[in-house]
Amino acid sequence: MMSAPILVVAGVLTDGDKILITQRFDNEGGLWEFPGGKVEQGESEPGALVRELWEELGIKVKVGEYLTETLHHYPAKSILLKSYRCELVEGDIALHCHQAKAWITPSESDAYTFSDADKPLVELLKNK
Ligand SMILES: Nc1nc2c([nH]c(=O)n2[C@@H]2O[C@H](COP(=O)(O)OP(=O)(O)OP(=O)(O)O)[C@@H](O)[C@H]2O)c(=O)[nH]1
Repeated sequence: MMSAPILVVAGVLTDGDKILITQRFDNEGGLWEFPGGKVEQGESEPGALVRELWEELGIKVKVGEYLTETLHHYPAKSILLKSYRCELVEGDIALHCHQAKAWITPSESDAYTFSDADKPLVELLKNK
């Protein structure tokens, strides 16, 4: 039986026409994604994003527009990925959990290999 999907939030940190993408370490697949992570019990989705972007990047963010959700089945698990725009409020980005970051316009995203669950979000951002 398929277990319930894991709720994951992704933050699209936006600065003008650029968005921030982050790359997992090679031993975690080396794919590009958006900073974020699992929503913990009792946490709101924006609350989880504020916590995750603080833990992963050392920045304080304001969570803005809800973007989309994608239910994706990986071989070992299913995730429900929900995305929100975020705006930097305070701090300088430091990479605590990723090997690289890039500020790109969505039109440049074809040069990066994203996690499968992120592909619909990336397409949506190209058309926004
Ligand atoms: N953060 C994030 N995770 C994503 C994205 N797309 C995607 O498939 N995932 C998957 O969703 C899951 C989120 O896990 P995570 O490791 O980021 O979350 P977390 O920080 O709460 O994890 P932890 O259990 O290691 O503390 C991972 O399996 C990750 O590969 C994305 O854009 N951002």
